[in-house]
Amino acid sequence: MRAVDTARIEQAVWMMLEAIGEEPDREGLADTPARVARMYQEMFSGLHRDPKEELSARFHVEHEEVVIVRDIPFYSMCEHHLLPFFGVAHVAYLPHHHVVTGLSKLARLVDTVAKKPQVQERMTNEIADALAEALEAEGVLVLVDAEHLCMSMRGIRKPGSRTTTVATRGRYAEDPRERDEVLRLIRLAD
Ligand SMILES: Nc1nc2c(ncn2[C@@H]2O[C@H](COP(=O)(O)OP(=O)(O)OP(=O)(O)O)[C@@H](O)[C@H]2O)c(=O)[nH]1
Ligand SMILES: [Zn+2]
Repeated sequence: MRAVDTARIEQAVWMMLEAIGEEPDREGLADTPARVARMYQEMFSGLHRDPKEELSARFHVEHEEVVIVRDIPFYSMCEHHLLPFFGVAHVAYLPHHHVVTGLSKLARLVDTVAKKPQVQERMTNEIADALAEALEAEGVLVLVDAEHLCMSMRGIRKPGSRTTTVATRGRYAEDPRERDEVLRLIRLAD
């Protein structure tokens, strides 16, 4: 895994502060470039990682039906403005030959795809692809519901607007009735 170049982030943040007319050396800002570099290290830790590796825990359970983990909170960064978008992901899969993964691994998968410059559609699809490939799941449905700060705090300024994206694979892509049943189960929480 390639590490984030913290020294260059520090330089860049210092220059950005100067460029907006600030005094980067004043007391309150003196540690900001290093702080932002540490923060970016954490926020972009999913870059250059294979999301499928989060699903390494695989085991057999006598279970024939869908597994759904709802309301997995996430924070990501929109790649257009480098502002956060955040919300919840709902992840559903239909195991193949009783092969399941640990429940926490689904949340780890969401975190990994969220922690890099992203757009919501790609994030949704990357979660679905990882499940379809690593578990060879019979069906996958991922629903992501998020607010984008680039739409709330600037530009069009529509706080509270939410974006929903769905990705389906396998049986949930092929059979609308099966897909609707999973969507119904996901919405039980609402
Ligand atoms: N499809 C999609 N668009 C996104 C996402 N995050 C941000 N955007 C949009 O990316 C677009 C970038 O448009 P541009 O016209 O290049 O940028 P801009 O001038 O800052 O646009 P405004 O936000 O409309 O002010 C905007 O419409 C954003 O709302 C995302 O996850 N998915
Ligand atoms: Zn944006």
